[in-house]
Amino acid sequence: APAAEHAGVAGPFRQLTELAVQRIQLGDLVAAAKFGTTQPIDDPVREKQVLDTVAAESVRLGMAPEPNVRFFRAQIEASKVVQRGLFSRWERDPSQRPSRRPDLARQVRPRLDRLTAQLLGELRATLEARRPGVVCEVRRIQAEVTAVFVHRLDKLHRDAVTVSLRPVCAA
Ligand SMILES: O=C(O)C(=O)C[C@]1(C(=O)O)C=C[C@@H](O)C=C1
Repeated sequence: APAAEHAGVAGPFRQLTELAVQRIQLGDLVAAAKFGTTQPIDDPVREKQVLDTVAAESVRLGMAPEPNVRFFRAQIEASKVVQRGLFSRWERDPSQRPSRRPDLARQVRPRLDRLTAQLLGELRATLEARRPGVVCEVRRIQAEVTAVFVHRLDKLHRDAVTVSLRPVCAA
């Protein structure tokens, strides 16, 4: 959508929102990796690892770590919304269960780690636009509505996007 970008129609949070949606969609793979195993949805050790990396990388990039850690807490919460929703969907309807179980550590978490780096870059690129205020909030909602439409997200994933974008205007 370079044309839309040039016209400024997509708004400043198009890429940030796109990455948040990609992270939410990886939640489907995380759920598929865990479903039917003893691996719980909540993994506090991994969460701490993710958030410690975010804090350290933020400092390295010259950004205040706290707002970025808060942003990633929301990304993690959004992933859990998806995982819990899919677990209950799959418990109710076995025909929807995933046919393959991806390897969490080898296949899924490395992709989450790449997204962490990309998201941090986008948080940095949007620092000015994310200054709290009504202008930011309107743009955030605009980006959310656009992403829901573009990706044809179902109710579960729409709810997750809402959770993930809540702390956008807090730079
Ligand atoms: O890596 C996992 O096990 C995930 O479920 C992903 C994730 C995350 O969003 O980073 C979400 C919930 C867990 O508590 C830990 C991390």
